[in-house]
Amino acid sequence: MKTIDALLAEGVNGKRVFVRADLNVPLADGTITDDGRIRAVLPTVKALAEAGAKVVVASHLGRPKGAPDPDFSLRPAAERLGELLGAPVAFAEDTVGPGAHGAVDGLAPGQVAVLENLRFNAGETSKDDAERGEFADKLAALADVYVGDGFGAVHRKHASVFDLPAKLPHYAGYLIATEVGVLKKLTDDVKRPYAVVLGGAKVSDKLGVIDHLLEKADRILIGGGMAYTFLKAQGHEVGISLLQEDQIPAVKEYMERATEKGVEFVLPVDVLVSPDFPDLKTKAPANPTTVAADAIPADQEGLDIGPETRKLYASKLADAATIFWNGPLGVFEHPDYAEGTKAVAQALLDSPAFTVVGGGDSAAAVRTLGFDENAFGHISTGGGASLEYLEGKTLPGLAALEN
Ligand SMILES: Nc1ncnc2c1ncn2[C@@H]1O[C@H](COP(=O)(O)OP(=O)(O)OP(=O)(O)O)[C@@H](O)[C@H]1O
Ligand SMILES: O=C(O)[C@H](O)COP(=O)(O)O
Repeated sequence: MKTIDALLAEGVNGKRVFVRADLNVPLADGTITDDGRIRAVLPTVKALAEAGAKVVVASHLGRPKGAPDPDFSLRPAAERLGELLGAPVAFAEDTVGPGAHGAVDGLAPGQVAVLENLRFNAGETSKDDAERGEFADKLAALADVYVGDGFGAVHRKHASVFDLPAKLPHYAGYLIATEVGVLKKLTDDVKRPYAVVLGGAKVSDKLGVIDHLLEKADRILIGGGMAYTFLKAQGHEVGISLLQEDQIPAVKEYMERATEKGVEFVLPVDVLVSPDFPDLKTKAPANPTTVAADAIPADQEGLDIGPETRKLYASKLADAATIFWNGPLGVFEHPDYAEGTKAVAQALLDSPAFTVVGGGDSAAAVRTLGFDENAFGHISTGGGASLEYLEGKTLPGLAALEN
């Protein structure tokens, strides 16, 4: 994989450099609640701008349905990028149309433009190679060189991640190079005991990784929305909690295999429940009830791990030598459901282990809950991406940079 240092050595003055970033930041009412993913791409954008490139930054945000949707505009991210760079950033109202061409044509060497959300175009995420290729051609018309630096999206076979680099000279940015360097340590030479904590809401994306973790990890702790599919597989009622019904047979098989292999599976023993999902805008008190994990009422939803589980998980992490944590343990955005995530973050800090936190929301949780991000071994900007990397899968966005 050629890195941006090679590109800088070749010279970029006056060249249009397309930077595929992951600016998929959490937003509340149009305001960015955690700008970690924007700060993560700054070294690449700054280095290119300082070397006189015309920097064209592109990203997805959320999951719009292939057409413009103002709720998913990248404008707030572009504004924040400008603040962090301390220089104005042009914002294109579209991704490949006249707005984009106008913004890019107007760049002087050293200036930066951000394109509107890539996913406002059906071609970006299309499963059809030709449709994706057509969209990638339109993106290629905006640049001379490609720099891949959106680590959080490298597991997606999308036009800007996979097809575009094949059409332009391509390089890996600083973020991707750093992420791959650290995650490699967890695949090559992991110090044991190796504990993995899995939570979050993208349950279907993440369950598959357990298959692989059963070959690698010594302990797997399950929390967040993931936990309820496991509890259901054990025969417990989970009420209206997040559930991936079709994965129950797979989950049963994982638990059996864990017993055979001596991998310890740790599930919540108690959870916080409520009949209502909390109001994340007003943060009005949610008044949850603590119940045993095998006694979730039929009309209630599990929204965080309970106090006994917090203690149990801290004890299971205390003597680990390596810890990988992906996915909040509860709906941490609401203070009544943040304690589980806080307890796990604290347990990582208290343990002598090499600690890696992976995931946009997990990283945001660590920061918004007041932890010092520098106290962790590594905070990865990729959730699904870091898990798939650890699975040993070929990630489209990395393969494209290697070719
Ligand atoms: N019990 C639960 N029920 C519903 N949602 C939950 C639960 N526990 C956690 N969550 C939600 O999970 C979300 C984060 O999940 P996600 O899988 O996206 O995490 P991530 O891997 O850190 O991020 P990403 O994959 O986007 O990089 C949070 O918004 C949180 O509110
Ligand atoms: O948040 C993420 O994990 C990345 O930005 C990828 O987003 P996606 O899961 O919507 O593809």
